[in-house]
Amino acid sequence: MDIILPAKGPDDGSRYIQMFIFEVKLVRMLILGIAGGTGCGKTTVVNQIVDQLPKNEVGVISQDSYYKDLSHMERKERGKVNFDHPNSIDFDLLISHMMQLREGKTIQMPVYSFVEETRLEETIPTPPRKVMIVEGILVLSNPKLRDLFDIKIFVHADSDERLIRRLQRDIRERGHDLDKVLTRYQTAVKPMHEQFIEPSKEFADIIIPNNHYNTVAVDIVRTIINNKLA
Ligand SMILES: Nc1ncnc2c1ncn2[C@@H]1O[C@H](COP(=O)(O)OP(=O)(O)O)[C@@H](O)[C@H]1O
Ligand SMILES: Nc1ccn([C@@H]2O[C@H](COP(=O)(O)O)[C@@H](O)[C@H]2O)c(=O)n1
Repeated sequence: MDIILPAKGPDDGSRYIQMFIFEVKLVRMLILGIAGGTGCGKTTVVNQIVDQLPKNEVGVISQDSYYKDLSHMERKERGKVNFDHPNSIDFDLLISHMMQLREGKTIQMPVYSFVEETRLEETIPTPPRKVMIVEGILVLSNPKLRDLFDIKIFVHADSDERLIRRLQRDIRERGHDLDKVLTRYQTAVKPMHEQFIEPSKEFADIIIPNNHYNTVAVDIVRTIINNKLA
């Protein structure tokens, strides 16, 4: 259908703007957003949820994959970036990818290297699934992204517990040393957590306490997903 609106231009009162409205068909999809501070156990909870579900029915998108590409910067300069501030994430791309998935399209998900601290050249073709899980520290802090979620979950673990887990993980898996993890924690991770992540908890429908492994909460979320898949 065409809609023709008269334009209010200073130079030409008789001009017309033509707007074409296309119908976009959205696939039926359940989208879960899972947030929480670094080291609270988001990735672990998601893996536990997904583990016992049919592989081709559930897809996972990590906010970490959408760190902005910093390949134009020197390696040393990248290390100074505040990776806990929302500006470090390419939310426009993440939101656009979620919309494309809802339209039934396959996206090219970026690949991020924590060791190189930038995006790699390769991408991963990621098809839409009946259930999509989006996880990351800031996924409930962005209003546009948050609006796409049918269920919003916040995983909570105390800050001392999260720091211990993060230290162990970053040294083991992300190529960081003790000094780097602690400096980053004091200068970026803790202040950004207080400013952006903890306040986003108020948008959650479900809060999962995760100081200890919480199999009951994982079972509940899995049941919700299974109902959708039935
Ligand atoms: N409930 C838990 N109790 C103890 N260790 C945990 C728990 N959940 C996760 N971990 C460990 O803590 C580290 C960080 O967990 P991860 O799932 O990567 O957190 P996040 O994705 O929130 O940063 C990992 O080494 C993981 O094995
Ligand atoms: N190059 C980078 C990029 C990010 N980080 C840290 O990752 C944290 C988020 O990931 P989680 O899996 O822990 O949720 C975030 O707190 C960043 O500081 C990094 O260390 N290096």
